[in-house]
Amino acid sequence: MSLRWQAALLDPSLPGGWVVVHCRQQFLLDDNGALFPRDWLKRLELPVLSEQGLGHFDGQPVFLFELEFPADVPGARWQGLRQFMQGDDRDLFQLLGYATQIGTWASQHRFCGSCGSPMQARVGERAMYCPACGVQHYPRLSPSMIVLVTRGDELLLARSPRFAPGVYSTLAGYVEPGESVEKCVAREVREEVGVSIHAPQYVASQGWPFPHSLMLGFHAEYAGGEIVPQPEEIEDARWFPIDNLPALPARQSIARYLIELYLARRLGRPEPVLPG
Ligand SMILES: NC(=O)C1=CN([C@@H]2O[C@H](COP(=O)(O)OP(=O)(O)OC[C@H]3O[C@@H](n4cnc5c(N)ncnc54)[C@H](O)[C@@H]3O)[C@@H](O)[C@H]2O)C=CC1
Ligand SMILES: [Mg+2]
Ligand SMILES: [Zn+2]
Repeated sequence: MSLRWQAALLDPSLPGGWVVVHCRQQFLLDDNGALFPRDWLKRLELPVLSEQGLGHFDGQPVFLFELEFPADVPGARWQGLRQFMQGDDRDLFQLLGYATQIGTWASQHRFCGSCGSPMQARVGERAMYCPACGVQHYPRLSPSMIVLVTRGDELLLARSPRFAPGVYSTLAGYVEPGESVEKCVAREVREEVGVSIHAPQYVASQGWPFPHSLMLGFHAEYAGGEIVPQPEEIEDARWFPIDNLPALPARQSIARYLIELYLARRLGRPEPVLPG
């Protein structure tokens, strides 16, 4: 858990504090970082769709400007959330991941999906409310499972066409309505690589802001079947021996954690710590 970053409800009508500026999974950045003095940035009249109070970073209040388009600000540039993830400052990534999810949700709920009226931010709660018909929306979270499938000293890892060249990862997928997470694990493994597994064991979870997933991490032992990669979704999938693994996902990801944890237990090494 981050000690420097704490989410909180802050009233955007209060002056002062810091602001992060988000648009389409990118943040404004200058030589001082991604936090800007809020009152100064307000004077630039940016195309702000929504302003939200996010919480405290190093004890200071932090707000969010969610922009309609990535406007030019003199002396500043835009940087993607993934690059912040790969940077050194994990607490900042936690703040920006939260800001991404709140900003995306706020900008996508400006109008009521039931009656089309403008929505209002609720006071005292992180929610958007339709005064015309009473519909209320909370920040969107999509439960997703992620699973490391193993067969003794072998790990089943797969590549999506979206991955960086050479990188293989654990299998992941969104939970469907009416489905338990355990059922989802078995279904996704069957769909994506065609193999069956024994009962999956829950390991750990991670909030994942690409775009709004709650990753529920599992380990499962292989039960049967040959690998058949799902067309379009899975470019390649293989059994990798633990002493000959391919390039792995980012250190901050639960995918990497599930792999490192299995290796640590199998090889009697110290267990890794899940970031976030
Ligand atoms: N933190 C980590 O270590 C990792 C996180 N992930 C995350 O897991 C999530 C699911 O992984 P995928 O293999 O992409 O899922 P997936 O295997 O279910 O396939 C993605 C497709 O599912 C559909 N879909 C169903 N429900 C959806 C929803 N609520 N939101 C968006 N699309 C939905 C879309 O057509 C989408 O293209 C993604 O958010 C991904 O970023 C994936 C791998 C590693
Ligand atoms: Mg998938
Ligand atoms: Zn409405």
